[in-house]
Amino acid sequence: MNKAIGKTGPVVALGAMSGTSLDGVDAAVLSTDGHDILSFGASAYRAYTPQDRATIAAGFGKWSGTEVEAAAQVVEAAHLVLLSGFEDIDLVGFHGQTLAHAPRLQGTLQVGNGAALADALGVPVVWDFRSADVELGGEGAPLAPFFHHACARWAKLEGPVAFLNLGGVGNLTWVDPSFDHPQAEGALLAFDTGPANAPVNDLMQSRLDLAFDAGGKIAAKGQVEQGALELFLAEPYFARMPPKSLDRNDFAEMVALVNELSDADAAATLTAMCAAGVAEAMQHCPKPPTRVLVTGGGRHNPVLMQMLAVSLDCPVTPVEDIGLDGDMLEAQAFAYLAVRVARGLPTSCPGTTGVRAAVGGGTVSLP
Ligand SMILES: Nc1ncnc2c1ncn2[C@@H]1O[C@H](COP(=O)(O)OP(=O)(O)OP(=O)(O)O)[C@@H](O)[C@H]1O
Ligand SMILES: CC(=O)N[C@H]1[C@@H]2OC[C@@H](O2)[C@@H](O)[C@@H]1O[C@H](C)C(=O)O
Repeated sequence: MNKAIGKTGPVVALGAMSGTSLDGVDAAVLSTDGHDILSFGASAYRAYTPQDRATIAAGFGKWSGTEVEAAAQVVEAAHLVLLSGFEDIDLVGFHGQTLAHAPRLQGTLQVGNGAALADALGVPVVWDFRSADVELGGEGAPLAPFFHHACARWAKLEGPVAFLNLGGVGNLTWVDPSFDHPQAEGALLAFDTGPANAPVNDLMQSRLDLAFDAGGKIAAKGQVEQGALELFLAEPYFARMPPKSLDRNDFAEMVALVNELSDADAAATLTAMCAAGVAEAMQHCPKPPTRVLVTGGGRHNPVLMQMLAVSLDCPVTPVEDIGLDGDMLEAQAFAYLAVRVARGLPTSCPGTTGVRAAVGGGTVSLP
């Protein structure tokens, strides 16, 4: 039997994440016993080609059919190439690509077949992390919070802190690291803050044929259109009590508010919407966090980071400040969560997804 499954002691796990911003696949190794992070290992990235991106994007918002199958094939092929490059791995955590997410209606769909990946790699693969949580009444997202709790303890942080992931969608985890276990009541509160980079990426793609606003250079030249920002903030999502989660394109109508603006003003306004969603999120934290640690691609955007610094009441810094790698944190999260699933430990709880009781999501496929 594989040493990761149902046992104790350290395991070397490889996690892979392909996020909503559609830039590519991240993969990263860590060693954990399912509770503590023991060490971080190698990581790698494989960008999607423009053709890959178009094929996956055609599947967004769909639950079945040829577009979904085509997207799944692209996702599987990209993962196989990337993950084959790693050696001496005990277990793989494979998130897959979210195409659609409506937890109270149809459910949540991450494509890519983990069982086929296990056969191809010759290593057990944990996948379909979100369905069990949704079936038990949870949002199925975000799932990184249990890992954020482990990170806060690994970095020996004191006092409540918040991790803010700025990918395609934004998500915030409020953590009290004084609790030994993430599922303890009061240890975690997590939810999606609103759209993050996805609207700016879509704007750049449709108007300028660019994948994203590198360095926030286009937004930096624009003015924020306050009327659009106010309409955005009037959306009921922001006042709703967490836990709560979003699909990538849930705010599409709001994003259309910038259609008439110049490229620079539209980029500035969409960037401001991301920061404003985060500022709104602060009202839901049980206590103000002592600091906000930013992970995900948005931390590379100085315009966005400056907007956050101005609108939040505590220091806002990239996770690199505490020794973490903000480009790989989500891939590492799914390595960590895979070990927890293989060991029968929970991966979400009422504070992180609104699930009725702590639950370990995920299917384990042996090769
Ligand atoms: N240098 C940069 N300047 C501005 N924006 C950047 C830069 N680098 C990355 N980004 C933004 O970050 C995005 C990638 O972020 P990330 O990899 O965290 O997203 P993801 O993992 O796909 O999404 P999610 O967390 O929603 O699943 C890019 O698409 C881009 O919008
Ligand atoms: C359904 C889904 O894939 N949600 C993603 C998405 O991207 C960011 C945000 O929305 C978050 O809720 C989640 O990803 C991170 C990795 C999570 O589960 O923690």
